[in-house]
Amino acid sequence: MSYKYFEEYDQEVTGNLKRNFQEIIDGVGEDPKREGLIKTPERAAKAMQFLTQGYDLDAEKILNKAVFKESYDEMVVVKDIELYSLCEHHMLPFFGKAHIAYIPNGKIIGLSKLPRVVDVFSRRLQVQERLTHDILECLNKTLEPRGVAVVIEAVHMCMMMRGVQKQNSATTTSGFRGQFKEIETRNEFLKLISSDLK
Ligand SMILES: Nc1nc2c(ncn2[C@@H]2O[C@H](COP(=O)(O)OP(=O)(O)OP(=O)(O)O)[C@@H](O)[C@H]2O)c(=O)[nH]1
Ligand SMILES: [Zn+2]
Repeated sequence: MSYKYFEEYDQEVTGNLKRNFQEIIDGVGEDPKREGLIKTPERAAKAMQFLTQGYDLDAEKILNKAVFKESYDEMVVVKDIELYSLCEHHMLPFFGKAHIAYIPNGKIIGLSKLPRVVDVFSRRLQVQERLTHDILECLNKTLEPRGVAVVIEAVHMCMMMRGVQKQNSATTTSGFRGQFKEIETRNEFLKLISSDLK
């Protein structure tokens, strides 16, 4: 994923967001002209573009750059991929880990592309269920594997800082395609992601 740098921000989008953040600062009763807040609308405008940059990225294109023909047909697991997203209901962060596995069917993928796909879909306004589904379907379509599995464990700031204010609840979502529908294969994956091996 090409991470956004200062000069890459679209000026028009930055300008629009900046005006809106000025209003938010005003709306919460603060003084947008206070020294510490003068540059805040612009910083927040850029931060928001960074956090939603997934809209500008094409996951299939990223994956297709590193698909290799290979006869390996055992399970490949990449676990503990950290993710940061924004819930679409409150635009507050939810974050945690994704675990991905697939069983190749003549094609393998460059390992780094799995975390990149997680970023493409998490850097948007999301719900955890759709994020899980987006990653699963994208890998299924691009790799045409014998099976693919995605598990996401995350905590939601909208349930911690506000609302029900529950600090210790985590949400797990999962999706399975192909051979991972079989209980034995699924259990092997779940066992591998729960091991402490780093
Ligand atoms: N299923 C799902 N729900 C989410 C996710 N992120 C946030 N939510 C929920 O979205 C719901 C929005 O409910 P509303 O009743 O419209 O909003 P609210 O009044 O702010 O709700 P509370 O959070 O209960 O105070 C809440 O239950 C949130 O916990 C997510 O990724 N998946
Ligand atoms: Zn929320």
